[in-house]
Amino acid sequence: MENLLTEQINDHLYYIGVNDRQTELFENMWPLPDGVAYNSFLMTGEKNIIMDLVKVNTISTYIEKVQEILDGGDLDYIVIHHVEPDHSSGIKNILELYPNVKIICNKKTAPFLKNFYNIEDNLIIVSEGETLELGNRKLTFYMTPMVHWPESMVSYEEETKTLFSQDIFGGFGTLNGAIFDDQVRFNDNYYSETTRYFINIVGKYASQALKALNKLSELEIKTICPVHGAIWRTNPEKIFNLYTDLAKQKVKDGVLIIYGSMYGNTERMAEAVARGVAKGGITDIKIRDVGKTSFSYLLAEAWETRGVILGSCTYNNNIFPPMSFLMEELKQQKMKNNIWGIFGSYSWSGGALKRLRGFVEENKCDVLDIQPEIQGAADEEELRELIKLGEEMAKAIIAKRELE
Ligand SMILES: Cc1cc2nc3c(=O)[nH]c(=O)nc-3n(C[C@H](O)[C@H](O)[C@H](O)COP(=O)(O)O)c2cc1C
Repeated sequence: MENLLTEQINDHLYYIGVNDRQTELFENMWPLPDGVAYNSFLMTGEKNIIMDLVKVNTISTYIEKVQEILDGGDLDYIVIHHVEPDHSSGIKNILELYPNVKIICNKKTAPFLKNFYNIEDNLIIVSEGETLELGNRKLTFYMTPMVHWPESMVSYEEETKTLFSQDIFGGFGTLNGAIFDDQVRFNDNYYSETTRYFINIVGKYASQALKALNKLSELEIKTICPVHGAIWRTNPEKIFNLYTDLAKQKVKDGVLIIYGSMYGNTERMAEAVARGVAKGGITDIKIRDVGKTSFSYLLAEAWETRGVILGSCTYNNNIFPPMSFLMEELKQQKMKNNIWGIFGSYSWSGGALKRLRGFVEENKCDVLDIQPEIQGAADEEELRELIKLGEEMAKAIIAKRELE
């Protein structure tokens, strides 16, 4: 058989994943400038086994790939490592073609299959550490709860030391012809889309992710097959270490200033703060407009940057609405390694700084004492205060670096 649509991974494993370049927002929220791949794998032998499916919008492309490998044969098993619809919503179409297929999942998955797809028959329930013999292939299952759904699990094939890791080790970005880590320029083309994927999708569950990574570190892994992003057959340690650093929220010594401004006064304040940061000796400084930059990128940058300064104008006795939304999302991230700064602007009653103070207090943030609140356009004295905020941030970052 010639693989025209699919890719061979080893003598009994095939890549049958698909690219999605049409969906603009992952989970209808997170931008996909480079699209996304829904990876799926077909293991052949005495039994034919599929590892995870794809989103229903790509199902016709997917079925062609399944049929290329099965070549008229039957499908015996589908492993559902995680029910999120980007890996399962094509299941009805597959069951129509292969009605006798058995579905391997865990006990938390079963009610989800019933809820989403009214599927309750032909299930094989596996539990932590269990090994299933599927014809001449063997798979062992490990639970990875809340990375990032409650029923998430992975499976491991001892014979080839292959880990089917579901969303763990995944990233945004389609696979453009090349699917393996040694065929792509990961650092140039996938690194930032992988970190953004982790931070946006898995970051909220970083402590559970660390537990899962600790568990998986006990396995000897030669190949990692995640459900998004490249297949790691040459340097699986690279993605393992990257995910571990991300789960620990390793930060770099820079400052991210995010401002909310309608008519430019608060933006001018952000510029003054940045000048203070630069004067204080920090070279990595970014200024972002909360109204223009997707929160997806802002969360990713905040996760990786030691100093985060939020500044906002007041809007209808409250904070500028895009900043309010960002604060809600930042709260979910439960970030522990940042130093925070805040400043606010207003014209009559105020409100923005009060909300920012509420945010840093509620989230027990390590926040700088200097918190300027400025009416209208900043005058000279107020500009000095803003520069001082930047300088204090730089000082705090340098002090932290010296402690570590
Ligand atoms: C639609 C709108 C609503 C506002 N609501 C308030 C408010 O409730 N309380 C207040 O003190 N200032 C309010 N302001 C004033 C702004 O917060 C203030 O002018 C601030 O300096 C604007 O900063 P900017 O130039 O960065 O947009 C409002 C301004 C606009 C345009």
